[in-house]
Amino acid sequence: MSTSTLQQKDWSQLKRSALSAEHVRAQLTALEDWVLVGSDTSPAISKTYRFANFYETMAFVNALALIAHQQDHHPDLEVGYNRCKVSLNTHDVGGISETDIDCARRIEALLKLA
Ligand SMILES: C[C@H](O)[C@H](O)[C@H]1CNC2=NC(N)=NC(=O)C2=N1
Repeated sequence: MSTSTLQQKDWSQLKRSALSAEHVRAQLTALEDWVLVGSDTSPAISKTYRFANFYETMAFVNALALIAHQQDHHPDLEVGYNRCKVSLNTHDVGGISETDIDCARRIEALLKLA
């Protein structure tokens, strides 16, 4: 697959590696309320964002969709009326990679622009 104006990354041909839990925790200290969840064999990083209402929640989900497409990295989302739980991991490495940390940073930056 080739990249486009909107898609800036393509992981299909690139090799990534899993980060240690220790490394992930160190990175998360700079990412407010992001936590390491799951098990050793199926970890993820996760944060629950809270909003005033459904419209704001969906605006966040739509903005996040652009990051996911640009970065070719797609979080699992649990969406409610005024909340969205975002979880990230990297399937090819069976764990957390730099891509997950990078996407978490981009999601945080998105809200700081407002
Ligand atoms: C090749 C393809 O783009 C990859 O499988 C991407 C797609 N989106 C993805 N999203 C997430 N969250 N993890 C991945 O490992 C992943 N891989």
